Amino acid sequence: MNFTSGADVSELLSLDHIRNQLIRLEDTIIFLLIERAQFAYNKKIYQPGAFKDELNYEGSWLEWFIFEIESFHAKARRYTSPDEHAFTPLDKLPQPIIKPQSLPSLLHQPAAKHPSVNVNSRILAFYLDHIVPGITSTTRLALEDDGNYGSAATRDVEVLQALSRRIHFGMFVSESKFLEAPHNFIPHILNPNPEALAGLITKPAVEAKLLIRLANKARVYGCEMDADGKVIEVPDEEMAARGKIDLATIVSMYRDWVIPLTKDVEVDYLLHRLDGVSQTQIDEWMKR
Ligand SMILES: O=C(O)C(=O)C[C@]1(C(=O)O)C=C[C@@H](O)C=C1
Repeated sequence: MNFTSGADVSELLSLDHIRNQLIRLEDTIIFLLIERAQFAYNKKIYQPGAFKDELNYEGSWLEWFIFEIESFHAKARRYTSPDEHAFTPLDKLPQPIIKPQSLPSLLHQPAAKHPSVNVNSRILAFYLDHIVPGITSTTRLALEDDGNYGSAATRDVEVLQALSRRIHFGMFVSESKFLEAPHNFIPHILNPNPEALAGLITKPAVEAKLLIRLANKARVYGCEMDADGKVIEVPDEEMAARGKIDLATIVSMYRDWVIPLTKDVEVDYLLHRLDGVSQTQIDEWMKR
C-alpha cells in the first residue's frame, strides 16, 4: 500500500481501498507465477544441503536466496513498512541504513506484531508443496531439471513476497471491519471465539466473485496478441502446455490457500485487537 500518497487514515482503511489493493495484487501474483512457470521444477533448489559444498550452508538453495535477498532489502528498510513481512526472523537481518519513514499508524500494534499473525512459514509450505509442482509439471518444458537454479529461485522469492503481502493485508481488512462495527467483535474477542470472528469477517459473495475474476484474468494474461491488437485465444487446456500458466492451479491456490490464510490472519489479528486497550475505550465502543 502506498502509505505516503497523501491519503488520510480513513481513506487508507476504507474497505473499498483495501479491496482494490487486493485486486491489484492478483495481477502481480498471476504474472509472477507465469514467470516462474517458464522454468522447470528444479527440485534440487528446495532440498536442504544440496548446495552445501558451494554455499557452505546447510539450508536449501532457495533458503539461501531468501536470506540474501531479504538481507539486502532490510538494509533498504523494506521491513519497516507495515505491509511487509520477512520470511527470515528480523533479529537475523541487518538494520536499515536509512531512518524508517514516518508512516501513518493504521494498525493496532500489539495485534499487528503478535507472532501468531505472521503466517510466512505456512505460505512457504503450501507454495513449495503444492504450487511449484503444480505450475511446472504442465508447462511446455515438462523437464524436471533445466539447470536454471538462479532464475527459478529469483522468481520463487518474488512470488513468495507477493503472496505474503497479499495474505498479511488481512490485518488491514480486519482493522477496517473492526472500526466499522467494534461492538460486533468485542464480545468474541473478550471471550475468545475464533469461529464467531471467522463468521463475522467471511463474505462468501466477495470470495465467489474473486475466483471467477481470477480465472478470467489468468485466461486473458495467458493469451497472445498480434501486431494489430487482435487477441489470439488459447484454449484453457492448452495454456499451460504453451508455457503460460495452469488456470486450475491458480484458482485452487486462491480457494484452498490464499483466501483461507488471509482469513486466519484476519481472525488472529482480531483476537489481539483489544490487547492493551483501556476499559473506557471498550465501553465507549460497546455503546455504539
Ligand atoms: O474482502 C474481504 O472482506 C476479505 O476479508 C478478504 C477475503 C479475501 O481473502 O479475498 C477474505 C475473506 C472474505 O470472505 C472475502 C475476501
